[in-house]
Amino acid sequence: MALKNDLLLKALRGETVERPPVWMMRQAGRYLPEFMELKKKYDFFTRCQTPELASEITVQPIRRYGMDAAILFSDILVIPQAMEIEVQMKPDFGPYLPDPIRSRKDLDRVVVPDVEDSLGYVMKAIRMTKEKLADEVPLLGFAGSPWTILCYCVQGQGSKSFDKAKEFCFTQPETAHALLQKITDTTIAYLKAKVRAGVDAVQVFDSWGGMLSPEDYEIFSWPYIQQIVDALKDETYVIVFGKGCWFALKTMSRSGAAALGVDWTCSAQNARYLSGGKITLQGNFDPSRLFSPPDEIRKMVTQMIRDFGKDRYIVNLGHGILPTVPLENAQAFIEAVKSYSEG
Ligand SMILES: Cc1c2[nH]c(c1CCC(=O)O)Cc1[nH]c(c(CCC(=O)O)c1C)Cc1[nH]c(c(CCC(=O)O)c1C)Cc1[nH]c(c(C)c1CCC(=O)O)C2
Repeated sequence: MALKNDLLLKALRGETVERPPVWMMRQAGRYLPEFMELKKKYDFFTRCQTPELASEITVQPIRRYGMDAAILFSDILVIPQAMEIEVQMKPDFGPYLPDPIRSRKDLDRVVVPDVEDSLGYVMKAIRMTKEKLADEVPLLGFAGSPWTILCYCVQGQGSKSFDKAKEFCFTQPETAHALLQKITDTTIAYLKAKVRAGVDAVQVFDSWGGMLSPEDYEIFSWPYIQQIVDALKDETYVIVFGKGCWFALKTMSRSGAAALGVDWTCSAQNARYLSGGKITLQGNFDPSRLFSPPDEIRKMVTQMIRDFGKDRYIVNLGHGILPTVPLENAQAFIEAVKSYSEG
């Protein structure tokens, strides 16, 4: 079935549009009161694993704000969980993995699962969400990059430096690469299953790619993302978002990805320059700027569209929306894009 609003797909194909499409990273969950109600009743993984709940949370922001794309409510950490690494989500703390991977012996217990089996609940949530969306807007699927998933598997929790993850890579590179390959194989199978279940495009979140030097990025992160792009690009559109990875934009632009995400530390002009000027870019509003007054947000968004250009561009934040953003400010961000016109 053709989508009623296919602005996002047009931008991913590089077609000319009246105005750019808009969605917000981490738009599902986090800041909406209707989400908070569900959060009170059900713990995190129950929300992820119950297709009725996951699909409901996915469509909540679309109903409220009418973004041009929905992103499935889930988490990047369902992958290590499916690989039989225990993942807990502790309230007011975040992810906690009690048995992190630190040695070859630890690696041996990590499985490459049958994704339809272990992550079948995600595929169910996708099918249910597609029904609820009734072809209004496209649905995005996602996965973490292998490096970003390794960060959690080795560190065992969130971190400002992911020092233990880096130490593991630099002292036991063979084991690190073997882990990265297991994660990559699982992620490819997972994203292919998501495409079969009905997602219209996928985003790879390399949230911690910017923790690596440009040289180490080429060793521990990029080759595995490239494998994912190679495996998926003929089946769907792939968006690669690397937080803090402006230095890799040139490599990324030659990868076969349909679009590249950028954060606010890279200007539109520099991002266009580094990525060669032809590929669709996505970003890059500083999520903290959603605390500015709505009028200022509207002006900044209009300027951001002028800076990137309305074509080959997807309006987004430069990272996930913050949980305490006022609702009317998020609204101003979306409305500024929807009312954008040239001239
Ligand atoms: C690094 C990362 C994670 N998860 C994700 C990333 C990559 C994007 C990014 O860099 O922000 C991706 C993610 N996580 C979640 C989504 C769902 C869709 C969406 O929100 O748009 C997405 C796309 C739900 C979630 N994932 C999590 C929550 C909050 C916990 C809860 O609701 O109980 C939600 C709604 C928990 C989570 N999950 C993760 C962390 C660090 C945390 C705790 C801090 C936080 O709140 O973000 C890992």
